[in-house]
Amino acid sequence: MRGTRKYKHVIETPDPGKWELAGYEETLPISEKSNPITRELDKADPIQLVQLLKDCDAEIFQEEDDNLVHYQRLYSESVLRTVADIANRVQEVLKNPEDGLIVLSGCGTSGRLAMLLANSFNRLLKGLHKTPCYSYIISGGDRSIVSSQEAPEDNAMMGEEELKKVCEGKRKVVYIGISCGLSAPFIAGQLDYCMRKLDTFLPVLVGFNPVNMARNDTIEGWQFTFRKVAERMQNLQDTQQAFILNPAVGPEGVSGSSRMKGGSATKILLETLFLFAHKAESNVAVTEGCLLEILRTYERAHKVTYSQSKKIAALMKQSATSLQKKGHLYIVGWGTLGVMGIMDAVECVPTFHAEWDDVRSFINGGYKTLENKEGDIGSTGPEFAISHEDFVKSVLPSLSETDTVLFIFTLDDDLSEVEKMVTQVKEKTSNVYAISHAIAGQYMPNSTKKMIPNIIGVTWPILFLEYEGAFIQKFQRELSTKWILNTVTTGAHVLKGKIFRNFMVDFKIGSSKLFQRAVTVLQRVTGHSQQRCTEALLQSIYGTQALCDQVKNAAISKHVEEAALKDKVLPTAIIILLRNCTLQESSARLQVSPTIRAAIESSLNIPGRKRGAESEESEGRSR
Ligand SMILES: C[C@](O)(c1cnc(-c2ccc(S(=O)(=O)c3ccc(N)nc3)s2)c(Cl)c1)C(F)(F)F
Repeated sequence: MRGTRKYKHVIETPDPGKWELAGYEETLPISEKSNPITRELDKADPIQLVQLLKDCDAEIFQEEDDNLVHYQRLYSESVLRTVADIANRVQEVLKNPEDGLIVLSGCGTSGRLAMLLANSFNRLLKGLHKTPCYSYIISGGDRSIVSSQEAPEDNAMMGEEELKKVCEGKRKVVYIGISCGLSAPFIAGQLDYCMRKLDTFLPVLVGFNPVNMARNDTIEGWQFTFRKVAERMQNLQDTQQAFILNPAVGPEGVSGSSRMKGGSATKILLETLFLFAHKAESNVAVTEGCLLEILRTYERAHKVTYSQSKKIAALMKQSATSLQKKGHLYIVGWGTLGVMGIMDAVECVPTFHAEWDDVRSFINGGYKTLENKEGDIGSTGPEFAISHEDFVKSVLPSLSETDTVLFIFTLDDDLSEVEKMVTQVKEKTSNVYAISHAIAGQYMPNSTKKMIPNIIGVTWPILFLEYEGAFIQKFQRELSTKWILNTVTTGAHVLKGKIFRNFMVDFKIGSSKLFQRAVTVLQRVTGHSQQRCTEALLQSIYGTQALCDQVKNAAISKHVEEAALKDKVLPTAIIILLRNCTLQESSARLQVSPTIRAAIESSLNIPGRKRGAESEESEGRSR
């Protein structure tokens, strides 16, 4: 039953699934629940995959439903009011940029988005001949932008040290810590530091769980849990000494994969907030209506993007074919659309345990276009080579028909450059695709159109919103590209058998959160106890059947360190539990199975197997 909707919406979001019901997976935080929409994601074909992930993305814009649990949503009064309150404080810094700073901070995708947002709004300021006053922090430093570094997110003290460095000499700092699950110790350490220096800092926490679902397990070497820090923030919110922006956007299409809805909602929320602050700064009368107008442009972006669903599905299918044949998906992008490409490619490593070059992305101008603080770090290693020149030099020579190349550009980019690269690529592979963005009235030249066989052409209505309007166009294109890439690479890995139901079943256990996720996935898939699941996981991590007390009692950080050296840790533990077999037998079975999912499916139906809640439902299921 749809609740009363306060605003007219651009897109029809699906009727609320069950996740809003109080009892649905009630012990799990929203960010970690399994979304009912994608319960059978692993059985969907490309067209169905696009539809399911589109419906999950649409939940970002869904309003509170009075008939379901009361979670505040993006359009809730409380959220809009908090956005406006924070925007007013940002405005104060914009008025005194000399000793002020707006710093965005995050781990993984949240850190990459922190960089993208800081650069976007510094560019907006420079366009107005004003002093740039945005900066960013990403856990693990700039290398994390182009190469996934999961472990630094667990270090609260490192978070504090990085924040001190960036804010040295600043008197007024708006600190925005982004942690989609309200879980990253790196962010908790920074929030705690801000709350000890409220004369200088205004701490803002951005995430997508209620505070009572913030992570509550102890942080190694630190005194508080994330939830304790979030509760302190909540107490300070009453006197506007801190703010928490945490609308529920619904569980991810792939459980826990916050790079998707969490990343998109972060971009939507913070771009809206900063645009609002800049309008107010330029003394434009800004009201709640203005906030709604900006949010509606993002809803329109969802509708415009997914109007290309058929072509998105075709690109997903082709990408899956390349990956299944041990080929590659190469993304060659221009401008900040190239940044979206780099973000998505990097995320495939921790999310799907992909090789660093399974999905690889390149950007015109390399690190100059990325605008990262540490400049050109291309010499750090092969995965840090991101320019078009790197693509031509190190990829093009060995490009083959097993590979797929996706070009991403706008009709304002240098199309002669695009045509030149397409020509070189077509000598090696016919699997050439493009995502192109145009404004109504702009048309792709025939010369370009004729040479690219598969084009996802996204056309945007002209926005009459004076100077900021150009930025909203850019933001819409970036989000649209993110949605398409997230859908394509997620779908490709589903089709590659990396997902069971809507759980990732083969990810790198690179942080304490991922260790917890692995244990919980084991419980849900096999129905065994937490203790038995932890034991099997440790057997798989340490490669030994018998676990000594030293291993059993070691800190999670030790398990994470050891797991980083191993392959297929989680799948091996799943088979050990489903078949009650040895480590060796489990590894052997995985070796001969065409996919991880197939190995799980065939192990679910063995006679006399212990049944658990989830696995009973999935018994006898086949794709
Ligand atoms: C969806 C699923 O039930 C599931 C996955 N991961 C998890 C978790 C992953 C990580 C954690 S956690 O690091 O302890 C955490 C993370 C965030 C948060 N707010 N609270 C706790 S729980 C859970 Cl609780 C359920 C499944 F099926 F994947 F196991």
